[in-house]
Amino acid sequence: MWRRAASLSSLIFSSSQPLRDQGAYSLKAWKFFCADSSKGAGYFSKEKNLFITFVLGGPGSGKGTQCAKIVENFGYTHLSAGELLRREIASNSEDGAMLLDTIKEGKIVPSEVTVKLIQKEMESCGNCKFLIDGFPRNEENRIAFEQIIGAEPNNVLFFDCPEEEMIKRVLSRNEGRVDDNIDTIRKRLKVFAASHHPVIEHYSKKGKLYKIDAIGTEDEIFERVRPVFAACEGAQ
Ligand SMILES: Nc1ncnc2c1ncn2[C@@H]1O[C@H](COP(=O)(O)OP(=O)(O)OP(=O)(O)O)[C@@H](O)[C@H]1O
Ligand SMILES: O=c1ccn([C@@H]2O[C@H](COP(=O)(O)O)[C@@H](O)[C@H]2O)c(=O)[nH]1
Ligand SMILES: [Mg+2]
Repeated sequence: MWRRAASLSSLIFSSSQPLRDQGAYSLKAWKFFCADSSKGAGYFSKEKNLFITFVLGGPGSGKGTQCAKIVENFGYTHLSAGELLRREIASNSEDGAMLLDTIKEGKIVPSEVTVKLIQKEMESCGNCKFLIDGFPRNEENRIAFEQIIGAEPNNVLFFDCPEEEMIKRVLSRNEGRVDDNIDTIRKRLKVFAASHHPVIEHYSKKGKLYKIDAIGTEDEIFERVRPVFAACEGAQ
């Protein structure tokens, strides 16, 4: 599928330059780029050949770490919603102060803001295979994504990790994040506990959920993740 998409790009854009280097292109062109009516519904999104995996789990459960391994092994584009928000703050956008305040309090940013940032990245990166990390955090996020993007995830990974282990990992992360302190971690854990169940339940009922035991070494955990993506490659 990926090879086929790459050759389609040269039909749309008469240049040998990689698609991502050609700057922004229209939503219509991106949808065409990802379109492949030969694939049945259920495996790929119905109208587009997008392949979306939501990567969920509490703060410090290892989402970003495992996403890096999936990218390396399976060629996905990794979009961390939290990272997009942090970049937005760093760019001095007009929402910056509100976003910083929300993150410091461990609260959830309004859905429309986050979905628009994700949409912009999806449209401009030239890939059709996405890992969306740390989103959706609640039902409102989930519904907003499906409405604005017009697609559902194909798979959902959920990293299941005990709270004490998540706290330990976040406190030793040392990346200078404003929310990696014990007060904010407690708030983030509370928000996570109060909001993630309906999202997980929704995708579990749809048969899209892969619950991964997040205890073990990074490599051990990746060996639990690998079969989910290997099966998708096989189906392509
Ligand atoms: N299996 C593991 N065992 C021990 N430490 C780990 C493991 N996986 C990740 N870590 C470490 O734990 C910290 C948190 O991991 P990571 O950033 O991947 O979590 P996350 O789920 O993306 O967290 P957040 O939601 O806060 O962004 C990092 O310092 C990472 O190196
Ligand atoms: O969809 C999202 C993702 C993140 N946030 C806010 O950002 C921080 C950090 O997120 P990480 O996934 O841990 O990088 C999170 O606590 C939220 O405040 C959000 O609101 N919506
Ligand atoms: Mg992360």
